[in-house]
Amino acid sequence: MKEKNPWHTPVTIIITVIGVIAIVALVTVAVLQNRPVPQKYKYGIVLDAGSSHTALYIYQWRAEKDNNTGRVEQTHSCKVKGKGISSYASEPWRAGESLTLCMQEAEKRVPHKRHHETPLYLGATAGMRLLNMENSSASDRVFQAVERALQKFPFSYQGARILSGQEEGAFGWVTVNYLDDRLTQGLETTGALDLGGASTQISFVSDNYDGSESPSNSVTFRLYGNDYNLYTHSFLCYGKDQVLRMALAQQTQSGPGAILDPCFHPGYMETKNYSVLYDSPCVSDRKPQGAPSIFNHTGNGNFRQCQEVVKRVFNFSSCKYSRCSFNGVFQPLLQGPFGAFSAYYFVMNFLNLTDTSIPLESVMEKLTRYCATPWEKIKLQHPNVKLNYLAEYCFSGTYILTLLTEGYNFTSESYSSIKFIKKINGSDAGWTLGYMLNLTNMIPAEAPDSPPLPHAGYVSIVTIIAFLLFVLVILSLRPLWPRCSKQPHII
Ligand SMILES: Nc1nc2c(ncn2[C@@H]2O[C@H](COP(=O)(O)OP(=O)(O)OP(=O)(O)O)[C@@H](O)[C@H]2O)c(=O)[nH]1
Ligand SMILES: [Ca+2]
Repeated sequence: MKEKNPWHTPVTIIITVIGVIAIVALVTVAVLQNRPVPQKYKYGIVLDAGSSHTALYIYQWRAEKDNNTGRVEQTHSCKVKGKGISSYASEPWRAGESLTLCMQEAEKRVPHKRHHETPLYLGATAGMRLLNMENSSASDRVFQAVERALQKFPFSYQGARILSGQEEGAFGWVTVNYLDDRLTQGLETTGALDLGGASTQISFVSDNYDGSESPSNSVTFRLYGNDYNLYTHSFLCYGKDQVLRMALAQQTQSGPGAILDPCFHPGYMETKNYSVLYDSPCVSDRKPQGAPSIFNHTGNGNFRQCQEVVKRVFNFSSCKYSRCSFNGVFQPLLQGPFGAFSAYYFVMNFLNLTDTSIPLESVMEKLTRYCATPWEKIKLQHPNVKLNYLAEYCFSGTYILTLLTEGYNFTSESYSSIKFIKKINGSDAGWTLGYMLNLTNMIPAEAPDSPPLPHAGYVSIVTIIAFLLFVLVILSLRPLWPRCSKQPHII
């Protein structure tokens, strides 16, 4: 009689089928659930409406990261043609219109499918702060025009507003330290120095400063599980364009009609308009009565004298705190490395002075020689540089060195801890990234839990478990296997 093959019993078949289905299901679910989504990005747009011009920045980050905690990077920037939005006070619609080209570019750069979910922010700084002080309804009209223009685009418009000086300083600091990856690691932070056209900011963490001496200069953050006590101050009117106005205004006091200016090259001569010079709340109170409408602005290129002129725009006479920078503003002891960006970089880069290992004395000697170079020679040496920028580098370089050493109290030694930077890891240094990270809650207060197992590791573990299960099923079926059909050899 033929022996019955137990392999074919219904119980065995059912066990085998269930085992195989379970293994296949386990592997499939594991692989599908934890699979990385194909490279999809989310986007955010920030418009930096500065006093001198507006710039648009597009940021992107991986969409699959939990709570948007993925690394954010700048993918594109667009410089708006023309001046800052505050200069359109008398024809506000042009402020809105000026943004169109950059916004159209953003429409092309951000994938169509993401347009509606892409937040769009506009932050205005010192130019609009000044306009708002001078004429708040004109500032409102500029914002209305800008808002109308931005709402025409398909992005998720989140509003336009003036940042406080404190926000501007603090978000610049966040950007620099985020891009340097200092926050997640809890490393020593970098201070931030931002020089704009109408204001300048200094922000740094100081260990012996708890914020109590001057609370308005204090910002506290909890980021990735670390607490930061930040000192920050924004000096309105101490951006380089407004300081130039203040320096000129001061020099006109000594006699209207002509200025012989040590901050401009020998041979430089321009006829300028008093009403343009005094058209700013930073200088309007100094306008001489009955002055002629124009003046001759002539250069004589002398760094030391220029430094004396620049020093006079600072007030060092009173300080009600334990220590001050200038104008009676509290400043704790400088601490740590610093990143200096925007006009600090434009100017020092042009002057070939970004290398801060060069002793400060040599930097000043170089600037002395540069300022003394005749204007005609400077123009020949830099035929492609815009003349209005070119004319001002001697003044701007002198202002930067004076602000750092006399204003903020950098010494020959601490000067070498400053790095003049434009970008960090591909993204521009400035307040915009920090602003967006804050508004989109992309920097958690607490450090994320230990990072989840990477996809490859997860798949490997599931595969090993599945394989072991499979072996177990096979082994459990072993007693039911058919006996070996081979008969023992009989010799
Ligand atoms: N040399 C040079 N100067 C520049 C350049 N771009 C801007 N500037 C000048 O540098 C100064 C600072 O520029 P920004 O940092 O853009 O200033 P802003 O943001 O408009 O001004 P705030 O509102 O005060 O921050 C202004 O005087 C600008 O005219 C550049 O590419 N080269
Ligand atoms: Ca700025």
